[in-house]
Amino acid sequence: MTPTLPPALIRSLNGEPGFDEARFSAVHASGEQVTAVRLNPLKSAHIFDTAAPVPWCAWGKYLARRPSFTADPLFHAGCYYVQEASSMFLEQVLKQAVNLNDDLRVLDLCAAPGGKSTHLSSLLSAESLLVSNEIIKSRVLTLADNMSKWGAVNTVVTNNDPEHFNRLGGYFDVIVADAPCSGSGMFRKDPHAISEWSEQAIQLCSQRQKRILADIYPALKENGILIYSTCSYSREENEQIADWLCDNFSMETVKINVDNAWGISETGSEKYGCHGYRFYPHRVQGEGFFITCLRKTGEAAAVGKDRGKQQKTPEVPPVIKEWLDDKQSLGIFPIGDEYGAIARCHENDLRFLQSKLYLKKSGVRMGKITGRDLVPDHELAVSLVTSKQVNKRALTYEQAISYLKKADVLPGSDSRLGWTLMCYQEFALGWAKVLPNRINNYYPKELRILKDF
Ligand SMILES: C[S@@+](CC[C@H](N)C(=O)[O-])C[C@H]1O[C@@H](n2cnc3c(N)ncnc32)[C@H](O)[C@@H]1O
Repeated sequence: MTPTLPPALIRSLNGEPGFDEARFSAVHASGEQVTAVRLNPLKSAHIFDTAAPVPWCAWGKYLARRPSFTADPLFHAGCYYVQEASSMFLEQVLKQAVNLNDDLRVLDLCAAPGGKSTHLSSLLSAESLLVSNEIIKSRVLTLADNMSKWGAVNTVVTNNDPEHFNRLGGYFDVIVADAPCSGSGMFRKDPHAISEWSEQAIQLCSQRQKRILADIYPALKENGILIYSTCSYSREENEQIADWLCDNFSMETVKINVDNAWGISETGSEKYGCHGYRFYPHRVQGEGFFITCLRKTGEAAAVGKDRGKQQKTPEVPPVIKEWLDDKQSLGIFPIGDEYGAIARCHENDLRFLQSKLYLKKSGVRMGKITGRDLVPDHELAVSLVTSKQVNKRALTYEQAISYLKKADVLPGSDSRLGWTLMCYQEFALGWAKVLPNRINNYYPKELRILKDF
């Protein structure tokens, strides 16, 4: 059945630059679905080579049809992320608003499940630090898993309310706030969302967006960049939020250059002329999306006092270092009775963040010492810091799926004993322990494939 779009939404959009009621309605009625993925440059698998590129994203690809991602071991290895294409425009904003060669402190405030965070991770330098935050506890686990799979070591995942970040002072060079919204941009993908939409919901979302932004403003440095986005078409959640920011804080708009061929509609906010970028599904190959970029012109509070405080380096069992590829630039730190690794250049930041926030994941969790050995964590398997000396076993497609279902994997004649990375096309899926007559599968139970294909 053709979904009926809310007449109040259509009325509010008539006259907006780029909006065309007939084409907008037709694209929703068509039932057409756009599938896009973003490749992981840290794990460059030869996949989707012939797929059409997403024009505004170096790693974005449109797939002609939606495959079963669950049935693809490379998806589980973190070789790509399935992401709505319009959202990938974040890349253009970041590339134009900041110097990505600088060492940046970046916060992705509303980060789960991790679309923008995995993308930011691919764009930032190794010396930059990404803090991916999600307020909802049940969603932070998925975010942490997705960030682990992506493989970068320079990431911290937090589970905090936006107001907690004002404890840091003006710490961040960039804050991305992909705010919760009324979701009209997702009507084509999820027609059920239409029944949840109302003008009252827009008002509530707008109030919540203002609260979130007011809470996070102190954590931005002077001259820092705020990137605000929603998947809503409503001015109250988009351009009017930009005006509200300029009214209440010291902020100015940042213009982003856009190729006319991309079909993106540029808008201006009523009061301050803030530049906004709208994505309509009848003009772009993607869903509804809005993004704007502002610079903080006002002074920021000093960064909190604990920053950089040197503490006694904890004693680390020497066996741990044998598991790491880069012994020089990685520091090892305790996490309860386990150990983690993070770049040495981020050790002070980690201590600082630990003293202010609830950290769900920091760098790469390496595992736990039992007896004289390390029981390696799954995060270490899918990271890129594991020593090249670690045993590896190449799995066939059937073996890989069996491993990912946490079923038995049969020992091969070539198997060396001990902890082994189970790999598919060179990409690690997780750990197994090879014993003389069997292999113990250590793939995390909560991640295992439950589906039969
Ligand atoms: C649009 S989604 C984020 C999607 C994510 N950025 C991505 O690209 O995968 C908005 C997120 O904001 C979170 N959220 C909800 N209420 C919030 C609040 N009051 N403060 C901060 N985040 C909130 C939601 O749990 C949700 O994960």
